[in-house]
Amino acid sequence: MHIKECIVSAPGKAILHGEHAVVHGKMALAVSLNLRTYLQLQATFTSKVCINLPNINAFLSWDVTVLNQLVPDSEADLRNMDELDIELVRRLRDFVGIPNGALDTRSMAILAFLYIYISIFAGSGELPSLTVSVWSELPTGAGLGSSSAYSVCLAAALLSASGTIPSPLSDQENTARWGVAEMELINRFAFQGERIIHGNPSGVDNAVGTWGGILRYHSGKITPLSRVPMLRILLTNTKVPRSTKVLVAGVKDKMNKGPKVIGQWTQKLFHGQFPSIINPVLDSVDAISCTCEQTLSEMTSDSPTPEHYDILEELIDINQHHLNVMGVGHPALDNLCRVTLARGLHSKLTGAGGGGCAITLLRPETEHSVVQNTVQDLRECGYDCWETRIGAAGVQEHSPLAVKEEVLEVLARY
Ligand SMILES: Nc1ncnc2c1ncn2[C@@H]1O[C@H](COP(=O)(O)OP(=O)(O)OP(=O)(O)O)[C@@H](O)[C@H]1O
Ligand SMILES: C[C@@](O)(CCO)CC(=O)[O-]
Ligand SMILES: [Mg+2]
Repeated sequence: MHIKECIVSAPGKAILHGEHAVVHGKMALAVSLNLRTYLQLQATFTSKVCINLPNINAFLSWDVTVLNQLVPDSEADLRNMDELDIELVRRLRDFVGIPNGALDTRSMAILAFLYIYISIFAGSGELPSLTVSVWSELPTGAGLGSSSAYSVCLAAALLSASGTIPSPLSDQENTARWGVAEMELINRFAFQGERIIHGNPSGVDNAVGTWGGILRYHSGKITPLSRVPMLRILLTNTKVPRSTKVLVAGVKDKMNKGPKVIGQWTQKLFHGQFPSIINPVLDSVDAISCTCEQTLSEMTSDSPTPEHYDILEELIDINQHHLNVMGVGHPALDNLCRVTLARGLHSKLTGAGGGGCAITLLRPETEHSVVQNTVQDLRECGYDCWETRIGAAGVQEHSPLAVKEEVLEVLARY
């Protein structure tokens, strides 16, 4: 079959408010970042499927004939995008030798790739031979949506290679975006990748990776916020490793906590009480996201005032406490919040927490020296820290002319 070669990219994200609560049906506000994942897909005649993932030091290839044996007899389960085809996941785990419950970086990345590759090409009779190389500017597994940027790139490139979606590039445009229908399809396949990596994702991360900009996300409904003030944000990576899958499962366990069968009375006392302890916290996070959205909208219709920034700072502080209550904090994040507060700046974790990254809000009047000193303090703690631009474009296709020299060079190395 004819395979269309392409280069695509997708942005990482920061969650302003609503992480974890969004998994349980609450609202989240998320923004895309100016850090991207790039993927190059090349057609080959080697009868092999190769994947090069230099960020995580994984370089693998498989014979197409062997992979063909894994394709499900019926495509019905693959076309049902509401759930994963559990039988295919099991076969892929056995094939690659990934024990059930393994959460390591390589296993998750390989499983997500093979699942999306087989799902997209299963109907075409024969799986094609190709090479996929991925390079990301995002730290892996640090709360900035590295998994969603990876899944969105896989979905976009493989759908494009199969001819399911047309190339948006034209003679005039070296970088272009797909239309709404194509983006919806990319987002749905990317969600399957996130299901493999995250276990129980809300879909907010892949939505931002696909659409970009600033989004309100509520139970699968994506609403881009068109008028938002230009927020200045400091991003800090504590470099404490964590897994989104484990953290999301931990919050669910906390919600459903019950007694350890101690006795009839203890059971009566405790059973069902944890939901009533944790649910109000999730409701409060929901109210924080709504108040933040309302404040951002007021800041664009009137001009932003110091009082608006006071509200945004207070919301950040309250939400950080809530996230600690949910059990997704970390001493390194507490330390980060203390260090920035000593300079008058407010921070909260972003993404799944448990380590990883935090955002710090900078006010328009925050002096350059304050920012510089804060960055210095945070670096002295061993953290990475940089000021970022938010609201980057969602998934895009590029001609090689439009890709930075250093990125092309890394992609071409394999
Ligand atoms: N550049 C990459 N190359 C290969 N695999 C990647 C890459 N980036 C991310 N991944 C996959 O995504 C996993 C990290 O996903 P995880 O959801 O735990 O973190 P995150 O997406 O960075 O943070 P969050 O979900 O909190 O935003 C890695 O273990 C790996 O399997
Ligand atoms: C922790 C979480 O809420 C955000 C991770 O970026 C998980 C999700 O929404 O899928
Ligand atoms: Mg993730």
